[in-house]
Amino acid sequence: MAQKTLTFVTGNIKKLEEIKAILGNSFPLDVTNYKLDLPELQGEIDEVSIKKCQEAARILNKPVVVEDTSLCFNALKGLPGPYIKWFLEKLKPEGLHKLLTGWEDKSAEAVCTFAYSSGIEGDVQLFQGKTSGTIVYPRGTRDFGWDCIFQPDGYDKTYGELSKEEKNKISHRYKALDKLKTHFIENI
Ligand SMILES: O=c1nc[nH]c2c1ncn2[C@H]1C[C@H](O)[C@@H](COP(=O)(O)OP(=O)(O)OP(=O)(O)O)O1
Ligand SMILES: [Mg+2]
Repeated sequence: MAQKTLTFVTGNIKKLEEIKAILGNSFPLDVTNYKLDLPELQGEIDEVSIKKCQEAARILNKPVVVEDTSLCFNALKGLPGPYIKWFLEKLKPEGLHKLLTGWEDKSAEAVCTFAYSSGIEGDVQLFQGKTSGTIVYPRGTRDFGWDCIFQPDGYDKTYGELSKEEKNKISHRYKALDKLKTHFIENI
């Protein structure tokens, strides 16, 4: 049976702001949030998201959505990937840019994965969005993660230089949310 309220579990206020801005009034369910910094097990992107969602569903004991964001450097075979949070915390945007000094290939992919659990144990569905870009020396606002070093393909501005409206039209998060939205519109 469809649920009337969907609970997004995240410890990141900037993510939540974007999720709310992107969904706007066009989402068929009420969206609430629960602030919790969930433990994240190591693994490939899908695996990390599935485990994170199962943990959230277990703790809250109801239908939940979590989101996990990866930044994958192609020259580094997809690393830092789901570990970007810790790399960013230690190296800062400058250090992340510097990581690619030895490589000509500066291309990267921003990957956003929403994971939904109906609350039934083990049941998780994934909705993923990817945006390709280039890692550049930091430019623009630093108010959200690695926005200042990610320049999406086809643009001469980083996510940090684009307006929120512009970022939210092309971002990894927008693309993933679009799939999640379609799923709930079709299955409500
Ligand atoms: O659009 C974005 N633009 C720039 N930076 C971003 C974006 N989205 C996430 N980020 C940062 C936050 C964190 O440093 C890492 C993802 O880690 P991630 O585990 O998904 O986020 P989190 O721990 O802050 O929140 P949560 O409680 O939902 O797990 O990349
Ligand atoms: Mg996290």
